[in-house]
Parts: sequence; C-alpha cells; structure tokens
Amino acid sequence: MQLLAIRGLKKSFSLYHSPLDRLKERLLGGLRHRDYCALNNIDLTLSAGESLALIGQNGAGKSTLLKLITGVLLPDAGVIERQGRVTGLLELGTGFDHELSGMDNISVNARLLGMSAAEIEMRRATIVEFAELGDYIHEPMRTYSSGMLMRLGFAIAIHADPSCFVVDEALSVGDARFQQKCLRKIRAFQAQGGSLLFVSHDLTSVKLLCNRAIVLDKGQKVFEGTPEAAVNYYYQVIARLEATENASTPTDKTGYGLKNVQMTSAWLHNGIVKTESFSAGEQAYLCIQVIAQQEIKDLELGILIRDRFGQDIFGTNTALLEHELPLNFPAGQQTQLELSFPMNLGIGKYTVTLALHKDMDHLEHCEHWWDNALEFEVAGFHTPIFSGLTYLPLTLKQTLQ
Ligand SMILES: Nc1ncnc2c1ncn2[C@@H]1O[C@H](COP(=O)(O)OP(=O)(O)OP(=O)(O)O)[C@@H](O)[C@H]1O
Repeated sequence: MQLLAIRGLKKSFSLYHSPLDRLKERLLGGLRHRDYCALNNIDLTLSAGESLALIGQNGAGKSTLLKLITGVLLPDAGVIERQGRVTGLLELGTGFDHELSGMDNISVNARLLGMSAAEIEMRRATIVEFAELGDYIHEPMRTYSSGMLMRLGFAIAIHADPSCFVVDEALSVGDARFQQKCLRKIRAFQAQGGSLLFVSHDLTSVKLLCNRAIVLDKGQKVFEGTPEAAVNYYYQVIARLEATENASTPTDKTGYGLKNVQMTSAWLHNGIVKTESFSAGEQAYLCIQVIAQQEIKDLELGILIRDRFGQDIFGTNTALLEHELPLNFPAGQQTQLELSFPMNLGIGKYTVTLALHKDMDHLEHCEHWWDNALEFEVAGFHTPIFSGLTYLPLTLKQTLQ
C-alpha cells in the first residue's frame, strides 16, 4: 500500500531585503521581493513498511519537504496524496502553546496530530512516562530546554499511532541516552510495519534505519537509491564534483576526483601471501599502486572501512595521523603505498574505500576517491574470542583494599 505519493511538488519563498519592504509591499503594492525556489518538481513515493531518508546539504530543501508532507506548509504546485496518519518530530516547538504546561500541551499537540479525545486519554500516561520530564510536565513549556521540548514532541508523535513517522534533525538535541531510547522506539515501530521518513546529517543512522534514500541538492532531487549508494553520491555532491548515478556501486572501478594522481590497484596481504580473509587481531598490510600524470605534492591518503550494512567502522587519513608526512608523487612515475595495521575487527565482511586528497578531508581538493576499492572478511580469531565490532586489548588489575 502506498502511504505517500508526491508529484511535481514546488515551493518558493518570498525573500525581502528587510521587514519594512514586506510591510511596504502589503500596504503600497509593487514588487519588493524576489522569489526563492526551495523545492522544484519533486516526485516521491513511500510504501507501507518502507523507510526513506532525505539527505542533502544545509538549505537543500529537506525540512521544507517534510513540512509540506506534514501539512505545516502548503505547496505552490504539485500533488501530495497521503494515506493514514503522518506524525513526527519537526522543528522543535511546532504545534505547542508555550504558555501551557506540558501536560496540557499533550492534548493540544495530539489533537493537531489527529488523535481523538478518547485516544489522548488512553495514551496520556504512556506519553508522560516516555518523556521522563518528572514534575516539569506541569510547568509552562516556555521553561523547557530544547531537549525537553524534543522529549515531549517525540513521545506524543510516536504514540499517536502513525502510519508514517517523520523525523527531522530535532532528534539530535536529545541527550545520548534519550536518543538511544528514541531510536529503539523507532526500530520497534518499523518492526511492526511502520514507515519512516528520516532527515539526518548523521549518515550512519541513515544507513542503519532506512532502506531507500533521496539526495536533494538546491531544491532538486538528484539521486534516489539504496542508502549506501545515496550516501556515496552525496559525498560526491559535497566534494563539488560531477556525480554520476553509478559512480558509487561496488562494481565501479574508477571512482571520482581530479585524477591527476590515480590509484590503479589495491590489495591486502598478511605478510606472506595476498589474501582477502583474516583472523581478528592478525597483522594486515594494505598495498596501493598509484600513478601520477603530473607532479603533485602534499597529498594525504585516506581509508574508510565499512561493514556489510555500509556502516562506517573506521576511517582516518594521513593528515590526522600526526606522525605521517604528506605524500609527494613525481610525474609519470608509479608508486606503491603500504598501510599496516592489526585487524582488530569482529567477525564479518567489510569493504575498504580509499582516497587521495589534500588537507584534512576530501571536500576541497580530491584527486581520487575510490569507493569499495576492495573487500575482505574477518573469519576467525587470532585474539581471545570476543563479540561485537572491534577488539580492545584489555588488562585487569585487582587491588585489595
Ligand atoms: N520560511 C522561509 N522563508 C524564506 N526562506 C526559507 C524559509 N524556509 C526555508 N527557506 C529557504 O529554503 C531553503 C531550503 O531550506 P530547508 O530548511 O528546507 O533546507 P534543509 O535542507 O532542511 O537545510 P538544513 O540541513 O540546514 O536543515 C533554504 O535556502 C532556506 O533558507
């Protein structure tokens, strides 16, 4: 069943130089503003049980799209068809009367979300308990911190029995423990067949929570695909490079960048033979062949290891490793780089992404970003047996007191 179908959605805002211009236009007429197109010609669908992420740079149009979907804003053109109840956590404080107490606002906000008086009374105690605001629940909401606003907003919206739950960046103002509690609740909601529309700059949670993602750029939909492919595409957008739809699939061997210096092959070995299979704790060596078309100085080598869910497990680059000097590549010459490290990772399959760039990240000057340059598996233990993603060498000290 399709919960959401959006076609040709468009939204512009009127921008005025000053509030006085706005007033003059109202009173005296004449054009004193310019239109800014925040969203243009957006199509999207969301089916029951699907979780869709919207990613994009600041100002790309993500929040505007969520506000249109939840009915907080009206579109200039296009169609939004909704099935079922859409609730969520948008800009903090939306839908609350700040002079009223949190308890009274449960009724106000829940009514706006479409709950009946009987539903509200039935769920009031659960909402209060989930929000964990203690006696503050009886205080006016103007006294609440942003984290407290978020707690109550989330508690009401998730208990409003939505078909589609919308989460904007507001979730990030909660403290770490409460955020984890919200994420557990969102996962339980998904497990029961609920749909999610998720906006976040935290690309790891995008990959963990969603099964599809859309990249917005300057109000346009520029990519739609799996979260991993969308995140890779987004990296290209922020690296200000021409992006292509298939540039980030695991089969793509070329990667992107200026490519005056290019990595041509990469492999792993264990000190004896080339291998793609390691035991946890075993020493691993990552070799990279590089060829330079022209002389380039002061490049950094970056590495990003992801697990089978596309979740970033470990990433760093030589600019962050203070003991490593930047790399120089003479023109026309082939070079081999080798990184060695103990494979302190848990059992599982991993990919390695490599980059050659200037400075601390690849955003300004990227010579070569090579997604999923190679794959490997950790399949046994060279360390004591452990569970989880990573091995931490522990020592125990007992002191009698
Ligand atoms: N009420 C408004 N009046 C004028 N311009 C607006 C208004 N709301 C949003 N905009 C503009 O529309 C564009 C899209 O804004 P939006 O908040 O949707 O972006 P976003 O992708 O959510 O960004 P962020 O990641 O920073 O939250 C921005 O340029 C913003 O300045």
